[in-house]
Amino acid sequence: MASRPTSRQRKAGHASAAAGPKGLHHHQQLPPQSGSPTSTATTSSSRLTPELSLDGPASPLFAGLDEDPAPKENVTVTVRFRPLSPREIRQGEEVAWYADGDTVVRSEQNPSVAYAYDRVFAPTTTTRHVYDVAAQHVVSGAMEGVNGTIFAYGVTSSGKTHTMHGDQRSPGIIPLSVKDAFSIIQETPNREFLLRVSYLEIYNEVVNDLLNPAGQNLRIREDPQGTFVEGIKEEVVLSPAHALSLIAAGEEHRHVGSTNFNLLSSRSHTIFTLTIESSPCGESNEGEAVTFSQLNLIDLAGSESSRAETTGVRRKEGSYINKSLLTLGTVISKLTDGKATHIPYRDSKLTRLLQSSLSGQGRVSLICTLTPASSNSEETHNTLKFAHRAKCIEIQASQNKIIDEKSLIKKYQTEIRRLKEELEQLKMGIITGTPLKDTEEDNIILWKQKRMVTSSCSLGWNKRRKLKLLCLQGSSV
Ligand SMILES: Nc1ncnc2c1ncn2[C@@H]1O[C@H](COP(=O)(O)OP(=O)(O)OP(=O)(O)O)[C@@H](O)[C@H]1O
Repeated sequence: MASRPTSRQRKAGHASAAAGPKGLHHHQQLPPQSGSPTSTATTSSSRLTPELSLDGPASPLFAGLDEDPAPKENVTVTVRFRPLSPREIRQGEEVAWYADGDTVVRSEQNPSVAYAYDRVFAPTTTTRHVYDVAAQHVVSGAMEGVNGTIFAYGVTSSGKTHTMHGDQRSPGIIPLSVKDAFSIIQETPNREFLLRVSYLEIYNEVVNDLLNPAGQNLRIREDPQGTFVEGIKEEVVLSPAHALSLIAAGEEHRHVGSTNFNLLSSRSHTIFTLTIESSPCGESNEGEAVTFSQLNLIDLAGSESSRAETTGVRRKEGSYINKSLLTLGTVISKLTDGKATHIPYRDSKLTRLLQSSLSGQGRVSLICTLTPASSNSEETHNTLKFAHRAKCIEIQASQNKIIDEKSLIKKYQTEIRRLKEELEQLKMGIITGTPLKDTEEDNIILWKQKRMVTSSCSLGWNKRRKLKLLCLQGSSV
């Protein structure tokens, strides 16, 4: 989704060698496989026609941190097989597609049909390993001010929710990203961070706020910085546990239902957004721009074949899901064919919200989940072709900076400074009687910050104590 600085804003084969994330070079050409579709893989330009491109001049609000534009990269595309399920094994299903080494997926029936990706994860691969290869670089980039989007795509019951959310035993990309973000904060003593989250679902083409049950049917709006969801609730998060509890609460509101293929099938697309602001520590850096970025973690509903459901609510849901995924496929095709004059972002809520990411703003990692089962062979082939096209999208991983005073972290820093001065005056008995200033929209958040500051002062902490530490320790203050 679009970057913006203000408050607008679920649910094991082959062995894989373990090369770390450094093994990925986003700009590298994939090794072609002779006689296979990979031999036709070229990195065609996804640059839009000038009038459609969002790569125009930086908005007044943002400016690239680097003097030189960031080099072009490609979307990181990985593919993850799940094992055949007990049901598939009982039904005598065979393996139709398999991981041929670390980067190639090959058809069992026709070995000359093969596709190459940045990485192929065999059914025994852990989600932690998937995270290290496919997500960690996006999360660390986001902590440095580069927008990031990670999404799981695949047919129903292929393992998207298992990959993005996971469970207690095997946490998914979302909880791993949240934990990593806070670890990065702790390892970056020279910067102050402010993190906030929002969580939405797109159900039957309606946008609902998962953090606020009253926030139903929200509108998608546009401004010069891109698209945004009007009135969505954002919560400042103080610890990994705090963020994870919000996700768990949001999951309670997500539309999930039982289908022929999955007892707990996601009936909506969800987007969990972590908004990150940071600035250098120290009073001498007060005039410096704040680094601002958004990390979107997306669990798509799965495409469904007509045999999935035949009646009622599930069929209606399935048709909305398929339509929006079809639009996503069309948008990606048009972005990569190099000749399109119109990209139909507006044809679905999903593509509208992903417009900034898909049109090249920030890092994107696509994790395609696959079942090896022969009964799904055709759908799996479609997923492989989709992933192959997505690889050709070019992106530019440049840093965002907020160059005005709209930054929330700046607001808090100013407020903290003012409150500390006021406290000093109180201590000295020379209080002037200036009333505390509250802005209506940020009342509660500011109250939290004030409470933290007041507590920190009463504990005798140093002036200009790091906001980061306040945030990390806030829940226990
Ligand atoms: N890599 C994996 N290892 C082991 N089990 C897996 C794996 N991926 C998925 N599963 C299991 O397969 C089943 C379906 O997975 P999941 O619900 O994640 O699919 P999905 O793609 O999100 O489906 P839908 O689109 O219907 O929501 C679950 O029981 C899940 O635990």
